[in-house]
Amino acid sequence: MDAEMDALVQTAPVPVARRGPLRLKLLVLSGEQAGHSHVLRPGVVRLGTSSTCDIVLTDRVVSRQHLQLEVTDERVVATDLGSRNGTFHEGVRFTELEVRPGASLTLGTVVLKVVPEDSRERPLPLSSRRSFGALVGASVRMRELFTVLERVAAGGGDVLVQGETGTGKELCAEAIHQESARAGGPFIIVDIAGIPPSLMESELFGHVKGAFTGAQAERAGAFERAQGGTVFLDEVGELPLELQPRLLRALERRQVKRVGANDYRTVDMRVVAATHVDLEQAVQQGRFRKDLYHRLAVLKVIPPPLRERVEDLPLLIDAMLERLGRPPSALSEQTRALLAQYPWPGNVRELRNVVEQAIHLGEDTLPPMDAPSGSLRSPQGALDAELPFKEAKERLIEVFERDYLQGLIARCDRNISRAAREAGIARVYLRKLLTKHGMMLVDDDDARD
Ligand SMILES: Nc1ncnc2c1ncn2[C@@H]1O[C@H](COP(=O)(O)OP(=O)(O)OP(=O)(O)O)[C@@H](O)[C@H]1O
Repeated sequence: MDAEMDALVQTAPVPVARRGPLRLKLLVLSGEQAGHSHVLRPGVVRLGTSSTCDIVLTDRVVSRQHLQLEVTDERVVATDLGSRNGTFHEGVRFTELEVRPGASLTLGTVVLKVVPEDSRERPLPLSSRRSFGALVGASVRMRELFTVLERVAAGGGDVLVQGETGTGKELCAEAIHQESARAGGPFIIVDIAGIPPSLMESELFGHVKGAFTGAQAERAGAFERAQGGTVFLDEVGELPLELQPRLLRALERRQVKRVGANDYRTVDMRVVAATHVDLEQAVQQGRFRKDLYHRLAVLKVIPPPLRERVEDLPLLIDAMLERLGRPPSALSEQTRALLAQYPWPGNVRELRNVVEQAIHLGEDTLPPMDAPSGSLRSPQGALDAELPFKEAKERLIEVFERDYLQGLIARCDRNISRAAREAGIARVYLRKLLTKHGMMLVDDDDARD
């Protein structure tokens, strides 16, 4: 894989866990300095348009002294220096925040990403789109995805889309097809998990008349039917081991043989495969061929889970309402606030179901979503038994704090005094916790207390 494509596949979040001194760098993803990167040395690093800053950003929306990063071996703390347009993390304006590897910070319209210094990730310019095909999103994670999709679609190679259920893998595949030179050709969907094993080979490769009982006529398989277009292999991890060499041959030589036939036929098609399981793990467990995995994973696209881009919720909800022929006001602010704190294990599909239920049956039919539910982002989910005890404990507490605070501030209508009373903690301690998690909204307490 060349360096360009190597950079393309690095869209997964960087794990929080770390050992040894923290060494990070800052990638500039948008704005006039897009493409630059800066290593963060221990000490104080100032960012702004002033020439006295350590990192000078020339965009008009950035203040002269905009943001300060306090870098130590253990952590990086970002402090907004009273900038005019503010600094944001995951769509929330903050004054002070501990910055984790993988985090994106937005200064006005400039997006910066913090990654480990040894990361091979290079600044990937952010797409300016707010949608790609039927995919909707304006978060940094989605704009990164759109950049990858734009390049991948134009490139013409086979693609692996790997992501959790409901994150839009099929929409990615469709968009890749629609934005490619093959858009005029067919888009053939094969749901591998839904085909009985006995019919799988014929479904993919076709059969000749009389090849098996019931094969009354000759039939072209999915690869042949996709001639000039794209085949979408959904849940490719479910492909039986004995058929995997045949898929590999189709990918490598563009040749398929119908069941019962003697000769191979050459096909002109592109394959986009999707999986919600970790195929690398399937390889280790002997359920998926290593050579096939490597062939498929040359170009990998990773749609992010919804919980990592909650700032897209309003946009997604409005797009869903529009499709239902309803205005944005069809869903109350109160319900929107509740939806914003839910971690969405079923991702956008689950969101769509909830929005449809609210519209068709009424918002009062929605299940309670205000408590940090054990099934959603459970402590077990945050538990990494391979971490040192102290780090594992800290991580668990962080997840709990974040979930608890999200529920609390929504329940108390963002009124800090009320929230402190309900939680039974001092206002000043609550403020500190909110700041730590980047939830402090500027002036929200004084205006409402
Ligand atoms: N970014 C998005 N913008 C708008 N709608 C989306 C987005 N992502 C997913 N959806 C919607 O969510 C639903 C599920 O999408 P899709 O079938 O593409 O997900 P998937 O990852 O292929 O799911 P699965 O793994 O279950 O097959 C669809 O209704 C789709 O329209």
